[in-house]
Amino acid sequence: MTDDGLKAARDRIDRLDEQLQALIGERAGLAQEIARIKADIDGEAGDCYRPAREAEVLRAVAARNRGPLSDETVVRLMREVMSACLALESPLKVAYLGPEGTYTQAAVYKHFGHSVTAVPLAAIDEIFREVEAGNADYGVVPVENSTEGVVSHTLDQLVGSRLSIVGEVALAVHHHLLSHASDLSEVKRVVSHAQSLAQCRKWLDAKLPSVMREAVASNGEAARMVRDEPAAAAIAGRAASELYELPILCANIEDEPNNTTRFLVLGQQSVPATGEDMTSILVSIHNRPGMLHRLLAPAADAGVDLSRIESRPSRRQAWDYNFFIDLEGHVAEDRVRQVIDRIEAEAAHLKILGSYPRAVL
Ligand SMILES: O=C(O)C(=O)C[C@]1(C(=O)O)C=C[C@@H](O)C=C1
Repeated sequence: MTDDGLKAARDRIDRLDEQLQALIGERAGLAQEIARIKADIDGEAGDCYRPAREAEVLRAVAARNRGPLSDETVVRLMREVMSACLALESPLKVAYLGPEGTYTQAAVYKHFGHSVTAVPLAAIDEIFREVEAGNADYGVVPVENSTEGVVSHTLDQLVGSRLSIVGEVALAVHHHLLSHASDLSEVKRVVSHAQSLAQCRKWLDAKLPSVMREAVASNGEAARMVRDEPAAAAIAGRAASELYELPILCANIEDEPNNTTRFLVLGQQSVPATGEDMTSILVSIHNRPGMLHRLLAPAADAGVDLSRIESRPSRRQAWDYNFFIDLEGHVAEDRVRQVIDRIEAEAAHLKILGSYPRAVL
């Protein structure tokens, strides 16, 4: 291309940037106006963050996309614009399972954008407590991994909590081996969270068969531990590599390339229907013959999809179980409400944990 061609293309980019900037500014002004309207309607107690509206905006962005940027990319950019607009309305504090550099932190930013204050906490129950106490506006906790199954601490905390699930985040998880070692042969110890070690078991067996594996509280913690120890390596994500300035010695070492972790967003509000929602309920039953069938039949009869059912011992009595059930749809929809009413009639106890928009990309 000639110099003239390059200059002409850059001139056009400059003009577009000007327009984009003006439009983003105008959009931010409208968000401020919305904040004033919300304050008039709801008073001080009003919640500026609207998960249903955000999901609708982002789904529309993906549906409109004609490339060349991917749907993920345009959604990410728009999420950041909305995040900045929301921060003008009311800055959010989001508690998550830390330390910094964990996948849960990545889930916070994927869901809320980077204009929130993300607060790392050491344990899942602390996140529930901080949000319940109003010290954080929302909490983000892992709930299940596509290769390793559920995060039982999160399910157990949901039993006694008065928080609602207001959203979900699905994150493709890529594990990297982070270390200052210049070669795999120098690595004498691998540190990570037990789940991440398990998710890379085959790779570790093949490449580092006789190297000691040590499970610690989180991937971020593992990265922090090994940053001054060249003979050690951590398994963690890109965020931890950047945060602790640890080079990626081997990338994408997970055994299952479609490894995804699902996170829940916890809050105090109830979220209106968007047309693509999920409802999570907790059901306890007395273990009688045919009970599980009676519990599931209402959903099958009504054609409501059950996307997940997970059982946990209730800890009230031996062989008494809590079931965590995810139904497609929103509790405001008649067909979902009717299924829940029928399940409730069979159950010893039923609690609606939340109806919330399905994760957007
Ligand atoms: O529509 C609203 O309620 C807004 O506050 C605007 C906006 C946005 O930027 O689009 C910002 C924050 C909300 O969480 C949802 C959407």
